[in-house]
Amino acid sequence: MLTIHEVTVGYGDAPPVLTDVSVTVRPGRVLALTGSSGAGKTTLLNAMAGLLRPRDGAVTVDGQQLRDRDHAVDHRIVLIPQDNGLAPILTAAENVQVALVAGGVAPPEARRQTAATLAQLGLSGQADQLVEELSGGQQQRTAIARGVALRGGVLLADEVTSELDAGNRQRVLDLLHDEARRGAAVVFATHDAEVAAACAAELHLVDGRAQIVRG
Ligand SMILES: Nc1ncnc2c1ncn2[C@@H]1O[C@H](COP(=O)(O)OP(=O)(O)OP(=O)(O)O)[C@@H](O)[C@H]1O
Repeated sequence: MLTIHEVTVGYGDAPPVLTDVSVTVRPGRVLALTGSSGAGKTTLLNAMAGLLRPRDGAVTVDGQQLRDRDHAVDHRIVLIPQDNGLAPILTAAENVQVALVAGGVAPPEARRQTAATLAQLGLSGQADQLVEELSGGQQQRTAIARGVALRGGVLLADEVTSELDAGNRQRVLDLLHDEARRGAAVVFATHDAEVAAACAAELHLVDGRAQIVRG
């Protein structure tokens, strides 16, 4: 379980992006994180992922205060970043496999899981293509495949449907809900009100504050 308690976050000496945010991210649930461009969705996800240390308040995972990204990885907090974070000169399959093997999965099992997850995202035909040769939407789905294959306890997805057509968007939303049913706590940043409405809970960011809309 990931708990955000009275967190204030910002960059350098600038005024904080978000002040006094409190929310609990529960296993088995998808929390939509909404707000206009620049409202602070990525900033809050980065704090949840251990990439950004709060100025005040605490991010707690399984009862321990989150120290940094390595600590978050140890606690199985997976981030699918907005810019996808893939290695462009590896293939789609290699990107997923390398992450699995780094996480301790044996190579034959990593190959099997990679093929299965790429298939779930409609990417079997692109498995052996270099990421830099994939379309924006295919790259986005590869990043989602990598995040989902890692089977985190917490899955943080940053605007991961922005480049997808309606069919693929629905496929990804179904997968995120499957992850929650598996027991993961899922946080999904989105601009899309329709997508947010399909989530059990919603945290809306506006004017540097967070409001719980549902859940
Ligand atoms: N690395 C950074 N250094 C300084 N300021 C930053 C940095 N990253 C983001 N910001 C600022 O923090 C604020 C929130 O940005 P953030 O990316 O969290 O918003 P967002 O809600 O994710 O936006 P979008 O929907 O456009 O991705 C913005 O004013 C932005 O300029």
